Amino acid sequence: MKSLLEIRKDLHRIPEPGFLEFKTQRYILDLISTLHQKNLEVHTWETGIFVKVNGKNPSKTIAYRTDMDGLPIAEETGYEFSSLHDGMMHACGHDLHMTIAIGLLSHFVENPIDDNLLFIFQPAEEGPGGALPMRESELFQQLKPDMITALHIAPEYEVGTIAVKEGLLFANTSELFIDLIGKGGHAAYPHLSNDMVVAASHLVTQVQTIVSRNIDPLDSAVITIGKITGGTKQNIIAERARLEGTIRTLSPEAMVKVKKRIESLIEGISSSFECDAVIDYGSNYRQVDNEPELTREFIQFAQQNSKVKVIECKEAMTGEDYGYFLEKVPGFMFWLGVDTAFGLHHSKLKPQEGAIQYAVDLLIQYLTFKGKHK
Ligand SMILES: CC(=O)N[C@@H](CCC[C@H](N)C(=O)O)C(=O)O
Repeated sequence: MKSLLEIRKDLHRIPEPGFLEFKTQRYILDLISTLHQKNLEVHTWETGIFVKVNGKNPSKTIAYRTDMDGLPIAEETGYEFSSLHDGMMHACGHDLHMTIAIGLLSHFVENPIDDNLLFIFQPAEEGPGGALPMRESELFQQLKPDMITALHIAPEYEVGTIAVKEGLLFANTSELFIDLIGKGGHAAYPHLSNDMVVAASHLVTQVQTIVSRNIDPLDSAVITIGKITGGTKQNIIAERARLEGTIRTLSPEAMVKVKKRIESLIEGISSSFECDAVIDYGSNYRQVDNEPELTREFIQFAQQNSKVKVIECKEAMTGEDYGYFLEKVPGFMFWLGVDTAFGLHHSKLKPQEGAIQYAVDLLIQYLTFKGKHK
């Protein structure tokens, strides 16, 4: 098999949108076909893959999950192995997550442990969300793991550092799409039109008051409008405008409240600007809730390793549909330090590649420990 660094480069070149990870799936299946097949069961699910490594004397199944999709970002890293797909980039580390899974898989195929291992290559983490339908699939019910682990790269920590906490790690999320529909017309006759650029501008500003005025300051929420589109030409009054964003909350209750407030602000805009409004919440992710006992055991395990710096971190407003796996299967997620100046979802994100082998080594030790019968 190629080296893990080469595999990461190959995967980095072919970022694909959620549920369109055809090349990525093919690439991983081809790699898997070069491994010893004796202990392996391979199943495809949509553009994802389940790979089971049968244990020597199994009493349980331990899963490791990786996401697979890229983001619609035009890459600016300057890598010689930059994305070959225009306007798409692995800017959230899924190329590293997959490479780490492949490193673990190739190790455990040669060195099976007592228990079964299940590698879950999950599509569409960035949206619309592959974890929930994958978890609900018949295949998952058959292969159902007894515990699950996953990691996410963290630009802010050095290589050699992991960050984790018991309980809530990542927020509840909901996508947000709002269409405003008014009446277009000539730029010189505003009184004969309902201008949706002006209505959208008011709405963006009003939405900013929800976090500061409606959410308990000791709870937390984020509302980000990441994209606005509207109108057709500089001298035509815009008939339509569209806002696209995301809502993040630490508690499910705050999510309900934010949505209620957005809906009443939209009603106000609709009545004051005499326009129609359509709201769509797209995909919603459940919070990532780390199971306390397993997380504490993992922290203690990692702390015994002199090569690992363990930070007990705070929760983050990032979202992860991995939360849906954790809803049904006990387990945890942790941050893996990759020490890079640009953050997640940035066109210049350049994770330190040394983190790959570091994570593989740590997880080999941990999974061997968890899957060994005492
Ligand atoms: C780790 C990470 O960055 N995850 C994404 C998940 C996206 C959820 C959904 N598409 C949304 O935008 O609400 C994140 O943006 O946190």
